[in-house]
Amino acid sequence: MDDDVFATDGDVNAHSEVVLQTIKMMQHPAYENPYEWSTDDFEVGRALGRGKFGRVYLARERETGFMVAMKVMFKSQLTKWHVEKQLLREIEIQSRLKHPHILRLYTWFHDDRRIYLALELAAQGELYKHLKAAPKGRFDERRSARYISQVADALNYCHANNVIHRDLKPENILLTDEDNIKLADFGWSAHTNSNKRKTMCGTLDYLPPEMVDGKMYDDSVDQWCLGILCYEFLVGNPPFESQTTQTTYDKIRRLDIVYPRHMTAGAINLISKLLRIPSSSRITLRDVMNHPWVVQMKK
Ligand SMILES: Nc1ncnc2c1ncn2[C@@H]1O[C@H](COP(=O)(O)OP(=O)(O)OP(=O)(O)O)[C@@H](O)[C@H]1O
Repeated sequence: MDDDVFATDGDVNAHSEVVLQTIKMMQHPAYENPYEWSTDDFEVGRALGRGKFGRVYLARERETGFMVAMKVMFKSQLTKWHVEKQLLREIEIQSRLKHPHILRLYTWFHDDRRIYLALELAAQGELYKHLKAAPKGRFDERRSARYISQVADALNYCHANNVIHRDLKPENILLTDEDNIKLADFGWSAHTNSNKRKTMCGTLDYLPPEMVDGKMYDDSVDQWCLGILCYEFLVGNPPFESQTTQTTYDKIRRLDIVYPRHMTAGAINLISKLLRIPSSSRITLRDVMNHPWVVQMKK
């Protein structure tokens, strides 16, 4: 007898819940129709966290019971810090990116004083917190490779849609209850268009050499950051971290990197193929997903 034909009770329950949820969602007036969302549509619960410009709350859509993370920002704060345009760009970019490893922005609305973003829920929060809490402050190879593969997949999708993330780091990655990655924070991301860009942004430890030197750069900056991320997962801190900005910059330019003894040849091989100068010699995101170390670790 084929076991797969007979689902367990748990499977049946889970399946009927999904069906019910889908029916509820299809019956919602917003389904495939223009709809003016407002705070009245949501029941707001506990705070999930606090950002630079506001707070994030657990929220439940009243009609369907669908859970979201509601990010609430004060317009006065956004104006004070001159980030209105940056936020609008973030909204525009994040609402059109639809990928299993990119945090969805379902909808947004505003009232006199606030802007509300209804975001996909990633209940385990920032990956950074999990990295710090892991034994020795680092992830094992299996976990690292799985996350790196998911981030590479998300970035590959971004690049195919002419978006560079530019600010990859464990603080900008969220985790779901199923232990899956959701790439978030598109505040610094940019449309690639045809021109290479020259804006300096991102976190110091993750800055690619071409950005340190204020040179033109392209979407391969994200591959560099993926290399730094992989190192940080496996070691617990980024490779060029130093006491002063100048020392960090010098180390980045010289590719002055130390691989601790516990690292395996496969991991070092992948990282060294991502942390390359010139940027055109960096391994592609597809090749990251197919890299022997990643494939072997995911088995
Ligand atoms: N979609 C989400 N699901 C679950 N928790 C979230 C979600 N988004 C944010 N959080 C939690 O709320 C905290 C604040 O998020 P927020 O994006 O506002 O902060 P931030 O990283 O400082 O971003 P920004 O730089 O845009 O202010 C996060 O650290 C995280 O713990």
